[in-house]
Amino acid sequence: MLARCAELQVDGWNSWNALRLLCDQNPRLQVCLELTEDLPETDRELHRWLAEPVRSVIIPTDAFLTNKQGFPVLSKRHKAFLLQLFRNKVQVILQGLPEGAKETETEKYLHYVARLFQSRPAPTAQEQFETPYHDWLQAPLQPLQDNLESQTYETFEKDPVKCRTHGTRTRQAMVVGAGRGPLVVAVGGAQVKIWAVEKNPNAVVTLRHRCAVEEWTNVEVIGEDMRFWDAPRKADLIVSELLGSFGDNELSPECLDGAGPRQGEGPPPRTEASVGLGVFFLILIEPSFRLKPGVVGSIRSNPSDSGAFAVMPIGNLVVANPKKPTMLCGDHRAVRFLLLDGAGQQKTSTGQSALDVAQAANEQGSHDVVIDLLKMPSAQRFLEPDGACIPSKYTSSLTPVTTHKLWNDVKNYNDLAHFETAYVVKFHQAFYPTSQVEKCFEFSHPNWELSSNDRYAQIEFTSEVDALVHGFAGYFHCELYAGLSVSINPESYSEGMFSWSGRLDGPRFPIYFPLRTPVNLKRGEKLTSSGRPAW
Ligand SMILES: C[S@@+](CC[C@H](N)C(=O)[O-])C[C@H]1O[C@@H](n2cnc3c(N)ncnc32)[C@H](O)[C@@H]1O
Repeated sequence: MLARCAELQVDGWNSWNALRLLCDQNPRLQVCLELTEDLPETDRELHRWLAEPVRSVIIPTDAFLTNKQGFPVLSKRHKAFLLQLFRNKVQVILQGLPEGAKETETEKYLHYVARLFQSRPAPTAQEQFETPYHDWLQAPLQPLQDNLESQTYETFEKDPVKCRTHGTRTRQAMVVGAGRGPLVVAVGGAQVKIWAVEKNPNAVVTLRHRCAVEEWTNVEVIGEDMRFWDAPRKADLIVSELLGSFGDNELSPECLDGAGPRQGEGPPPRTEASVGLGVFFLILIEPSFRLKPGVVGSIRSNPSDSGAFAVMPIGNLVVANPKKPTMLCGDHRAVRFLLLDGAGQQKTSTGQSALDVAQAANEQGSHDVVIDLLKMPSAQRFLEPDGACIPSKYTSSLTPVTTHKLWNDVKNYNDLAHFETAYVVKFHQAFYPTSQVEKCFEFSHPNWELSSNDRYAQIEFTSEVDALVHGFAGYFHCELYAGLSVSINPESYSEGMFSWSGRLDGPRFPIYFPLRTPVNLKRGEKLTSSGRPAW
């Protein structure tokens, strides 16, 4: 479609928008934009085009000015806009010649555009790193459920901001989710006893190796799940890096304080657990539930839930979604699976999924499994009453976003599940119809009162321009300690921090919550988002 950027101004964009909606937002529809003499009044209106699939831009020669030397040049605003369009790889088409000009004069215009293109600064290291991720949907990491790969840790360790040392007066510190050790190094100081707690066996090998090679005499590596490890003494400090792009979407706060939602809070549970409640509850599996080598236990899909969840009937207990034990219903926050040998002695324990334990059981030829329900497993149990946590507080925030490409990528999956998923994304061809970036959920540590981690936020945004909203961009701002913070919130962004993502093999980018049906907003219209953390 040929759209005129200026003359038709708002109408130009509205015509394009109407057409694309008529065509069901078909991704094959693209724009050829004419850059006319008068550009839209506000930058927001102008920049709206940067999120559109503009394939080429026509520049009529009469959009040029003439400089003192008599050469054609573009106005500052035209130039800046064209430079931004270059980032989206547009093709430039020069149109017409001023009256009476010779054909050879075309060269001057061409040279100007070519010089402008070449004048773009070389990409910084951060830009080079980020380019492959532009407008690409990535599933957030699940570092509790999955064991991260070495390459993932490597990217993570490149982050120059995250790994700065923060001085606190500490004698004993726990680095929980230590990975391959960058935060262990940051806590440093031979006078501090450090427990590096990590549940990924591969990362534990690296930690042990570093301990030996780098002579970390004050560090003890603990290859356990932080929620269940019984520390010999309490720590003065708990240091962790468990945040996702939207703050609480990975391991924090639940692994740190264990205070999930109270009963009755949060979305209705999908499957009810009918077991009695207890602080520490052991149930022996029915003899019929015996794991056979080569068979993944008795875990099966729940037909009522399109196979996305699994149920494991054990006595009168139903574990909803064994892949994510924290989703246990009732007051139980987690489940630990213990494998027993023939004599009934514990062989292996894992805080991981029932699926993992079934596989481990098969590998080890174990037979019986004990389900161990813990009410409030957390790292915080072993923090001194006057101890501190780094980070101490984090806040997520939201803003509406126009992102034609990403929305179409989600739509291409052709199912509802992908519209109900959040993605880690380096937004590139995106537009923000409002300057509002509003706070959403906030969590603080330590959480001694175990105040519920359920949250509900209803946020109102006012569009500053006509726009089509394809979802929300989400960020986090995190207070580490004593006024130091790290942030991917555009309002408080930490310069140089480029490895914050749900996936550690990508930069630490914002999160994208797609809307199933994009919302067409007029300038001044309000859009309300409401929601709560998923458990
Ligand atoms: C986001 S990574 C951070 C790694 C490391 N601190 C760094 O900065 O590179 C989180 C780490 O926590 C570990 N982890 C996740 N859940 C855990 C748990 N329940 N107990 C111990 N470690 C856990 C993961 O295996 C992963 O290494």
